Amino acid sequence: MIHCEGLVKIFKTDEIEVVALQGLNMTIEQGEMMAIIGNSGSGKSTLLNILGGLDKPSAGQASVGKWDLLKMTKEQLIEYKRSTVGFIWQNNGRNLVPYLTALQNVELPMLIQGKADRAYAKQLLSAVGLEHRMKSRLAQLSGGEQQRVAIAIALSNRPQLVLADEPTGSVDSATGEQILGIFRRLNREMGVTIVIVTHDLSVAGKVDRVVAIRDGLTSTEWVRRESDDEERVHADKASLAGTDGTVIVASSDSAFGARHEEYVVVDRVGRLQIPKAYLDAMNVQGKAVLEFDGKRVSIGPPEVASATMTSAKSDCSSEDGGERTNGASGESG
Ligand SMILES: Nc1ncnc2c1ncn2[C@@H]1O[C@H](COP(=O)(O)OP(=O)(O)OP(=O)(O)O)[C@@H](O)[C@H]1O
Repeated sequence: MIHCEGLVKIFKTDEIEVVALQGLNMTIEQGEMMAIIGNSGSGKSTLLNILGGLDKPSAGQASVGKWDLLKMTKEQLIEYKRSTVGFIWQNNGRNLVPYLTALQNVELPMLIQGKADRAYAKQLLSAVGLEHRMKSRLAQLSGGEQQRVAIAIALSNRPQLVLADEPTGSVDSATGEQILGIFRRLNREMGVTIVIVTHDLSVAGKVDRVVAIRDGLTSTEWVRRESDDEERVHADKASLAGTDGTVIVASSDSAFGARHEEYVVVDRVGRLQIPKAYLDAMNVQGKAVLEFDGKRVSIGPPEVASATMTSAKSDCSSEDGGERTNGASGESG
């Protein structure tokens, strides 16, 4: 459903240029519920804003369903935002009108689009467990209840895609669980594709797939692995391997426990990101030595004394030739 390739976003201010996305590749299948994680400033919100049609990419490719996000006209963009996508922010203030009731808030975007549908608005509020608070003004609702109204609003245009930026960021953990439960139900029962940007690793543990973004590029993926869901995980692996030029090469214990398998993302031309902690542990700076034994690739610091490095001595004479202490390796295929 979502396909990004070589996606670049550059923010230019008076004197500074920030490259927020540096050629990002990502494919998200229709009906997936997935999370994007990453450090502050890694480009998560930039990506979400581009997918939501709130910001334009500088270069590359980005499409959602039939929509090409780089080539859309103004009219198409309005139509895209009305018909395809729903947005949920951590900050409810952007979604809600405080002096209207919960029901009026959900009806408002329908009215703006000339598609008033009170029955559907009530159905949505029931779906998020607020049937008893429909007539309450927003100011009378708790933060978690307001967030659930925001979810109902995001669904009011019957979107195929819901984008949620830190949806559990300002609620307690019990309410967070409840919100994720609602997402899961909407995803399973209505087939809505859900993309959640989060810092919260407990959110990440409850989705089908987690993609980590580092420095504006996808770096690592975790795909849900459940014993009763083994076949689907294998199908996911197959589709991931072919969809966006991404090849999955490494598997190890998951950061989210036994429920997800971890992969490093390798792009079409063979680039991958090695975690900084590994590079530090290996004392690799700028250059490394790769070895391939027919099945696995090993990487380590340049060894000036080795035959390999002697033949390329002029290239690396200024490199620190520390001893190889460790190696990142991945199984091919
Ligand atoms: N409008 C803007 N103008 C200039 N720079 C921007 C703008 N928006 C984002 N950036 C920069 O782009 C980079 C990526 O920002 P982004 O908000 O996407 O990160 P993030 O991963 O969502 O961070 P956080 O988790 O803190 O929200 C950062 O360096 C940020 O300072």
